[in-house]
Amino acid sequence: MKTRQAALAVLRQVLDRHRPLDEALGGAVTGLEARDRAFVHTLAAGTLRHLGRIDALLDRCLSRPLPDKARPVRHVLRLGAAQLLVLGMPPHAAVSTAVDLCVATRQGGHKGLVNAVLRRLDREGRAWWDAQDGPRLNTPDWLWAAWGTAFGEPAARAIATAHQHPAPLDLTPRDPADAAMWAGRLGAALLPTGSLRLPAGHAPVPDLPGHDNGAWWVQDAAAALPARLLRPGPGLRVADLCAAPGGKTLQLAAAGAEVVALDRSDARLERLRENLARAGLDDRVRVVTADVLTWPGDDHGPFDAVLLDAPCSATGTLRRHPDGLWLKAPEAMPALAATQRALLAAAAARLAPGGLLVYAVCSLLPDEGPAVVESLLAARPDLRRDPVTATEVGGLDDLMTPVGDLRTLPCHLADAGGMDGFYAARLRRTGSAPPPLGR
Ligand SMILES: C[S@@+](CC[C@H](N)C(=O)[O-])C[C@H]1O[C@@H](n2cnc3c(N)ncnc32)[C@H](O)[C@@H]1O
Repeated sequence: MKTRQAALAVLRQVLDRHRPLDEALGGAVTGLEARDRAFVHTLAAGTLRHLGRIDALLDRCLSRPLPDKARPVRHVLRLGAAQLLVLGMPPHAAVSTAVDLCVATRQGGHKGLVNAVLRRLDREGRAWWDAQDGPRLNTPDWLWAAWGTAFGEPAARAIATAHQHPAPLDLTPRDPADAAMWAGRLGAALLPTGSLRLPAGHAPVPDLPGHDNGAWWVQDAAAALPARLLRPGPGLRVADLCAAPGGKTLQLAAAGAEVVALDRSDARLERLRENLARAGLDDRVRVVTADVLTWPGDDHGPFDAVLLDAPCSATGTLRRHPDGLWLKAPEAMPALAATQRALLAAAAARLAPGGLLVYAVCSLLPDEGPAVVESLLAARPDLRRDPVTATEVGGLDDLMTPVGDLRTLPCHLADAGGMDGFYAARLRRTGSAPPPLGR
C-alpha cells in the first residue's frame, strides 16, 4: 500500500503541480526500501509513458467525466490500469490496492466506481488495449505534428514507437581501446558507435566492476557522439560550456584535452567534480561556475575548440523522462530557442581562428537545432559548417543530415534498443574573424 501511495503522490506532483518525475520521486520514496523505490519508479514512469492509452480506456469506461475535485480518483484509476495493462500484475492486487488508495485519499465515496472500472478493464481492457494505436495516443498532438513536419510521418511514428519502452543503460569507456574488454567483463553489447550497452536486469550501477575507478561512466550512446566531433586529443584547449554533470567533459579530458568546464549551476558542477575525481581526470580540467552569457573569460581563451551542449526541451530523452511528454509545452519553445541563439553566439566568440565549434542539443525540434545554427552562420560569415561524416559515428549513415549535421532519433539502432534524440552541428572558424571577446 505504501508503494501505491507513493506512486499516487508522484502522479499528483507531476500532473497537477508540473514537477519533473525525478524530483517528485525523490520526495515520495524517502524511507522506502530499494526494491519498493524501484517499484514506485516503474509504476509511475509506466503510467506516464502510457498515459494517453490509459486515459482513452478510462474515458471509455466512465459514463461521465469525474468532477475536478475527484482528480485523485482519476490518478488512482490510472495507476490501477497501469498495473493491469502495463505491468501485467494480477487483478486482485491491482483492484484491491486501488480501492484502498481511494479510501486513504478521502475519496472513499468513489470506491465502488474504482472497483467497477478496474474490474471491467480486467475483463475487457486487454482486447481494447491491443486494438489501440499506442504510439499515437501516447504522443501529444503538438509533438506528433512537429516530428511529422521535421522528419516525415513514418519517422514520427517510429519515434513515438521507440518511446513505448524505457531506454537501456549505456556506458562510455574511459579508454575506447578497452571497450571490448569492458563489454566482456560487464556482459554488455558493444555498439557500432563505441558505447557499451548493458543487458536488462543488470546489477545496480555502483556495484558494477569499473565504477569505483571511473573506468566508464553512464552516458547514452547518442550523448557520447557530440564531444567526439571536436576530435579531442592531447593538448587541445577546449571550452566545454554548459558542462555539468560532465559526461562530455569526461570524454574530452580522457582523450587528453585541456578543458575549461563551465556551468552556471554549482550543484551540478559538484557532480562533475565527483565524476572527474573518480576517473582520475581532474588535473586536466578547470571547473568554472559562471553564466556563458556574462563570463568575463580568463587567460585560457580563445580556445582551439568549443562545445556548447545547450539547455533545451530535452524532447530527445522522453524514453528516460516520460513525464516530459505531458510537461513540455509548445509555448515555451520560442524563449528556449532565443536563449540557445544567444548562448551559441557567446560560445562562438570564444573560438580561436581555425578552431572547431560543436553545438549540441538533446532535442527533437528543429527550432532548437538547425534553426539556431543557421542564425549563427548568417551572423558570422567567418564560420563554416564542417560536415560530420558517417565514419566518425560508427559508420551509421542514418545519423547524418544532408548538410552533414548529426541527427540521432530514438528509433535509430532500433534492433539494439534505440538511442536518445540528439542534434549536433560542427562549425569551423576561418582566419578572417573579428577578435573574440576578452582579448
Ligand atoms: C544539457 S545540460 C549539459 C549536459 C552536459 N554537457 C553533459 O554532457 O553532462 C545543460 C547545462 O547547461 C547549464 N546552463 C544553462 N544555461 C546556462 C548558462 N546561461 N550559462 C552556463 N550554464 C548554463 C545547465 O546548468 C545544465 O547543466
